[in-house]
Amino acid sequence: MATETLRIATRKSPLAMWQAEYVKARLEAIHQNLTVELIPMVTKGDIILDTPLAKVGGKGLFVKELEVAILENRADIAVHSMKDVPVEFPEGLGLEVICEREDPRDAFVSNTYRQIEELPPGAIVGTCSLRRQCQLSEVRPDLKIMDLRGNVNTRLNKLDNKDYDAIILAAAGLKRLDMEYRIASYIEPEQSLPAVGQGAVGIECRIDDERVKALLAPLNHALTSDRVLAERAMNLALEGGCQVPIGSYAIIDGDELWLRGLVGKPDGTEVIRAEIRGDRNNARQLGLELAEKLLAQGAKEILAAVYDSSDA
Ligand SMILES: NCc1[nH]cc(CCC(=O)O)c1CC(=O)O
Repeated sequence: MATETLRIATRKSPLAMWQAEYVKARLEAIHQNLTVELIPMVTKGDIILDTPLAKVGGKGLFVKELEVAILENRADIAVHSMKDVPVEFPEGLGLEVICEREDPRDAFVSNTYRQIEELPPGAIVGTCSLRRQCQLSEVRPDLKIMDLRGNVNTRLNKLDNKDYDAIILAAAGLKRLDMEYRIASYIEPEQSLPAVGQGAVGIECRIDDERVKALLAPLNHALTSDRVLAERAMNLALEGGCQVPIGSYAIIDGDELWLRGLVGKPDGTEVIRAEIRGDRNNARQLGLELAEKLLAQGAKEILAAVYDSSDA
């Protein structure tokens, strides 16, 4: 039988390469005649490293080049951390598959302290996420939150150089890169509600590409898909397209989906929380309804203020 090929557009960061290799390995294991080729690319987000993300235009920066490659038929699919995928897609592209979720939690990483509670007053914590900053500052307004950019290794190097007392990273990224041992403690969702889609890998392709969609279909994980669908619907309704202090986290028990949402001021002085439970088959609807609850509590005003101050 003739061999078939499929091309993956990917960023070159170690985490992006891990994710692309993971999808390649799974596809090749399922489809005996398939050869998967990686096409590594540099995105704007990889180049602009010295400016806070919120100021350079947010997460879309990391995916645009990959999407253009698919649209121009230089690649068939792009593999993304769901956390970094904008809520809307360019015409002709869509998210076809979401793979099984890794650990969605944030992780506390430090060479000195075991957990947030141990940090001395005024300690310096590195994160570029307004969502992490908000939730950390809410309980520990004394902490000095400093911006921290770059890929996972760069961030760890900055910690090791003693630029920070601790940093917060996604547990999933550290686990994937075999650096779980760097995690001092896990931060439970009650303390740091994860970002939309955190820990899940998604696959984007041309929506009319039936050949590729059939190849990808076995990788879809229904539970993860419903969870992320609810989280993304909430985010979409809040127009949280860019780098924003929004958390959204769904879990499923039987047929019930439990979605928690959070919107807050980056400095933690005001944090709005809401939650909703319902049939997992209504995942999207639950997300939209939760957004309404948050908006009714003043989420719009908080988000508008964040966008204004970041000139986004
Ligand atoms: N913003 C970068 C990014 N995008 C996805 C992950 C981690 C892996 C994941 O959430 O799937 C990370 C690193 C981090 O936040 O520590």
